[in-house]
Amino acid sequence: SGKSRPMRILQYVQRTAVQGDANSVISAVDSYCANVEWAMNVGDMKGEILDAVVLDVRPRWVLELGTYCGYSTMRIARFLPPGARLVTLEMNHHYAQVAKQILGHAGVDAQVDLLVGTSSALIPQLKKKFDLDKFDLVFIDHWKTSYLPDTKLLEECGLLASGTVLLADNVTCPGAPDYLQYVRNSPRYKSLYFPSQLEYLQVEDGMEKSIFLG
Ligand SMILES: O=C(CSCCNC(=O)c1cc(-c2ccc(F)cc2)cc(O)c1O)c1ccc(O)c(O)c1
Ligand SMILES: [Mg+2]
Repeated sequence: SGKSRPMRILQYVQRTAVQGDANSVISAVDSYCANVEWAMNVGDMKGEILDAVVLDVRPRWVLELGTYCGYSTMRIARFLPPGARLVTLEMNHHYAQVAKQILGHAGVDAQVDLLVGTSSALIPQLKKKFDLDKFDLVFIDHWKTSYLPDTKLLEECGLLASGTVLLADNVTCPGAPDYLQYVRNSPRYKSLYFPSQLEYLQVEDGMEKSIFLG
């Protein structure tokens, strides 16, 4: 049942996870996707790397590119101090609709602004829309071919400042070779690779953490 994979994930969450408990929603998504059907959530292994970066940065403003079902959105939001905000961009209306409901079930929706549209159209509007100077953390997990152009767009829009941390998923699988080459060779970034595995599979993947130097 459930017309789409995101819908089936949502139904499983609604039936098994504790309302208002983000950790139980995260566990429910992981057990469904590990045991029933694979889905492109960052997953628990890479999710622990994401958690560690969020706790280290203690960001006031977070941008996420690629919401999907809201799994990484929840992982980030559950660790944000009151007053901090997470802006997440999703181009697929159906994914966004499901994510909204999953975030609501987890009780983290108050700190999240979920915008539907393409990142290239939305990024230039963010400074004005949220009256913000810069993002403290950017989690990049959308179209792999958009990682590099959108990073350059963030630079051009003045949304990165010295110390801003970029964390990119899937730099090994499916891979983002042009993005990696850029952040590893540009004098404007200090970059570090965190080896891991593709969500729910014994396949190599990893995340790249890149600090913008200004
Ligand atoms: O999918 C999109 C683009 S956003 C999702 C990007 N994320 C990925 O593609 C992504 C992919 C994989 C992965 C996939 C197959 C493998 F064999 C191995 C790995 C893993 C990840 O962790 C990812 O994040 C989209 C589809 C329809 C629309 O209508 C729309 O609007 C958008
Ligand atoms: Mg991913």
